[in-house]
Amino acid sequence: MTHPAKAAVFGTGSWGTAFGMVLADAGCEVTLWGRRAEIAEAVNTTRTNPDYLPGIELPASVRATTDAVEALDGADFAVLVVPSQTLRANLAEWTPHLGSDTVLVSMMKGVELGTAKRMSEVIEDVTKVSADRVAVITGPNLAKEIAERRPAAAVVACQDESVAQRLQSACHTSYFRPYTNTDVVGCELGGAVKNVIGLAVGIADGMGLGDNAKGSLITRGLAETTRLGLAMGADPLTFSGLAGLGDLVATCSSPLSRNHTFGTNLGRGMTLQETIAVTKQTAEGVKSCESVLDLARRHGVDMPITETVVGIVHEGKPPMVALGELMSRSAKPERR
Ligand SMILES: NC(=O)c1ccc[n+]([C@@H]2O[C@H](COP(=O)([O-])OP(=O)(O)OC[C@H]3O[C@@H](n4cnc5c(N)ncnc54)[C@H](O)[C@@H]3O)[C@@H](O)[C@H]2O)c1
Ligand SMILES: O=P(O)(O)OC[C@H](O)CO
Repeated sequence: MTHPAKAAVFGTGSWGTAFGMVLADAGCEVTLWGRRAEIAEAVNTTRTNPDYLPGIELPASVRATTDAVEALDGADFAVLVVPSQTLRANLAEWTPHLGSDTVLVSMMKGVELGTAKRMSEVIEDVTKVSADRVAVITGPNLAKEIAERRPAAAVVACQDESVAQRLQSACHTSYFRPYTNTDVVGCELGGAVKNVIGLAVGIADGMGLGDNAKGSLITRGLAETTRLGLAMGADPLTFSGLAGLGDLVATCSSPLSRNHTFGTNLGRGMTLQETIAVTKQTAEGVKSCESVLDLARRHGVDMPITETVVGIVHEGKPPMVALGELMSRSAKPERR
């Protein structure tokens, strides 16, 4: 690539906007695509996205549009940062305008309801692009901290390591340190399941269960993520890396995490409807807990914490009852 890399970022929410800043700071030409004209207008005229990142000044090289054709014109990377459950429909509209070499990058941390597909699988399904042109970026990356240029590391995963390296260099800045990985399955699962465990830890925090409960949920959550990953062909070491442990720790300890906050509200006694009403941004685990459980059942893997979250969030099970059930499961060795 001789010219500065060109990136089209689809999604002007908190992570799309913050990652657009990272790409611009790394020297890319960035066009954000958003559904809402007023956000594109604010980005272009005031260099801000007041709805999602109030108080943050965007680099001058970040532009925004509502026109996908304009965003994709000459793009080396099409970065996808919309809610996981809308990706398939969105991509169907954008696919005819993709360049023949454009690399598709998923920044989403969900699993599709109904198909139980990971986001890279949805991308391959809809666009018919081969897996070596589909990458994933994940890790402990709370958007607000990154928009404030506070330091973070991340993982850039692609089956084709040279593509991962190209993307790595397109988003490497003084505050954003990406590592490459070829384990796409493990990286995506780490990101999707940590949201479910983040809900569980939030519920426990809301109930006032204490830090031992938090440590236990994080560790056993990682154990069930790893079990699922092994059944799906992931490298178990991925889960002790940034996409696994790193993201779990950030999500389960931060009030900035939407999943953690959603769980905390439920644990404090809000109803599901009340919790949804006060949640302004995407908390992927709320829907993806069901598709993760679906995946677990398809692969014959036991995921008791995920099952508990589904019980509380979607079946109206009182958190105290769910806790009693989780604690009274039959005793077993740690490593099974
Ligand atoms: N925010 C973070 O800190 C963070 C970090 C890493 C990964 N992620 C992941 O990024 C993805 C997006 O999250 P976010 O935080 O940017 O969410 P967000 O709620 O801040 O923004 C979502 C964006 O998608 C748009 N959108 C909603 N429905 C749409 C539709 N039907 N079609 C097209 N666009 C639609 C919204 O208008 C908004 O611009 C999620 O999968 C999330 O897990 C978020
Ligand atoms: O706000 P959350 O819970 O979606 O978490 C954001 C990021 O995924 C943290 O890495």
